[in-house]
Amino acid sequence: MYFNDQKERRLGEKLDGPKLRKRLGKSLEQLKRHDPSVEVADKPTQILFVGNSSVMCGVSLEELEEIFTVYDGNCQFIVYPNKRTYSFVQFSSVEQSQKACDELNGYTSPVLKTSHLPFVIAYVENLPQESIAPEFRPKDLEIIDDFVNEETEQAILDVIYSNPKAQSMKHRAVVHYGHEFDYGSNAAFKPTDPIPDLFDKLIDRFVQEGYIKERPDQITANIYKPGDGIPSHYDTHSAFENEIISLSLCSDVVMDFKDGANSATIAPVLLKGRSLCIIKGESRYRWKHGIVNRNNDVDPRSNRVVARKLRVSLTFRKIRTQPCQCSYKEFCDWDREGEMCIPSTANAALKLEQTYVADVYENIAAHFNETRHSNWRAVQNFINSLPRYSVLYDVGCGNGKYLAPKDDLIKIGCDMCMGLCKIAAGKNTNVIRADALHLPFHSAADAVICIAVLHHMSSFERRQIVIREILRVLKPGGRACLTVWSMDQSDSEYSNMRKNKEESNELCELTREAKRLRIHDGKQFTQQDLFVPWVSDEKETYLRYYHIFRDGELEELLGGIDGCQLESITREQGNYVVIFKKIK
Ligand SMILES: O=C(O)CCC(=O)C(=O)O
Ligand SMILES: [Fe+2]
Ligand SMILES: [Zn+2]
Repeated sequence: MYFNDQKERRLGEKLDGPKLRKRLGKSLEQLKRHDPSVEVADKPTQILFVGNSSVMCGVSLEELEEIFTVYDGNCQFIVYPNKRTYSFVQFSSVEQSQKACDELNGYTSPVLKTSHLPFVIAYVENLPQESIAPEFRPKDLEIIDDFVNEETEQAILDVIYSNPKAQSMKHRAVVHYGHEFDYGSNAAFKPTDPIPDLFDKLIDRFVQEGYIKERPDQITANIYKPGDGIPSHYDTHSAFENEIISLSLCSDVVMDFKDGANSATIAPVLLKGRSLCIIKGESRYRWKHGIVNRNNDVDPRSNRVVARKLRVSLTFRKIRTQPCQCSYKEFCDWDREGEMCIPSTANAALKLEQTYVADVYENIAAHFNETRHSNWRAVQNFINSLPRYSVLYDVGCGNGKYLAPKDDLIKIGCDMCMGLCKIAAGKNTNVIRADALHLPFHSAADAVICIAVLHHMSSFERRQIVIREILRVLKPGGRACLTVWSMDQSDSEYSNMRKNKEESNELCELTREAKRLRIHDGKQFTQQDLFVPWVSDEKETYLRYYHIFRDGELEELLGGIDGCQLESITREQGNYVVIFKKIK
């Protein structure tokens, strides 16, 4: 429909008479359908309904501002990200709205870069009722609107601006009080300007009103120009106590909270000017927070576009002096005797796999089963190549997807997960509950498959034991087919998703210590040992330990084992498929 219009209209042209009335009529019909609460006025009012002015018509908020602020520098815009073809502009006086209406009604402004449609304008009595959708928030996050009044807001701003030390960072300007956080080392503090009296009074209120127990001793003022943001980050556990309070001033802004266990889960939260945001518990220890660099936000509750103005925030934190004892240890940078690190002892490796492999599979077995149907091409080819009546062991058979099909092979599987054994046995297969390091078989196999198992072994020694066990149960001359996850995901169907732009310059990020096991965020692998989240049907997140293989690593592993002859290593969908033979 817009194509015809584009041909008809020329920029700077003004439509009037019956044509304009007809267009306006159509636009007002849409208004009636989508926003029946809005009443069209029969005489001039301060609020203009502006048809053909939405994002859907290719008109940006910036263009609207350029066109309408000529009549009133303080006019307010109500615009929508989609679904509407119109916007609303509210003026300070009827005179101003009348002048804008007279000059712009039916006019195709040359300011418009994409749209060539004339604005069709009507006076309305009221703005649409905000349909407030419930906002999804991370657990333990608290927002208190109108925590300070406008007078206090101004007084706080005066204090901040009186500080000559506003050091300029790439985007934001930052001023510290009490102690200075050293972004370079991520954890060191040095004393700096004392906390001003006015801020101390705010802290009194935080304590009195029960938002915090202990007084913060470190305050950061962030000054954001419209368009500025702050990268998604954790406020480091080891650096600060639990409660973190952010007081927003001047502009509204949307802060995005990202689930640390599943970065695809984002909760946008509107922080209004003069509101308090208390980040504690799960919302502080498990979720990252950040503000995207952009000029306007979409209010997650009303779906309206909110233009950003200059925003000032005060973040109140207490410096931690004792070890962090949060229950979110996967996200905690405090070293707890190496529990979340690459294991350095045999016992630690066993414990890690028990918690982050065995227990997890018991919990997710049913859901895991629902997602495991298709077979790897290379594995299927390997099975198809076996002579009739060959004995095939499936080490870590999971839900039994390779055991179930009836063929001329004698197949026995094992898995250490009871839930998966039950599911596999339910498919009329032979299954034994056993782990890959202690195979319950004699050396009777013509072939072994071991699919997506070895990457759950958390030490080189344990990976070697699995290979030795496979060789032990093979007849001389028998062959094994084994798959593991590969660092290189370029041939994976998810490769585009995984290559998402790296989050720029993550701030106060968990320690970058190489030994630390971090949570895979679905992007490219940046370390070999990590946790991969599994989100269950009930939206519970479980972390599974993985060792991701780099190029050449399987050759090294197999090369060090007597009686093992490497036949081939191929790649399939981000995995290595290796075939080897027992030669003695
Ligand atoms: O501006 C804000 O509200 C948050 C600032 C922040 O997250 C920080 O300084 O760590
Ligand atoms: Fe923060
Ligand atoms: Zn912690």
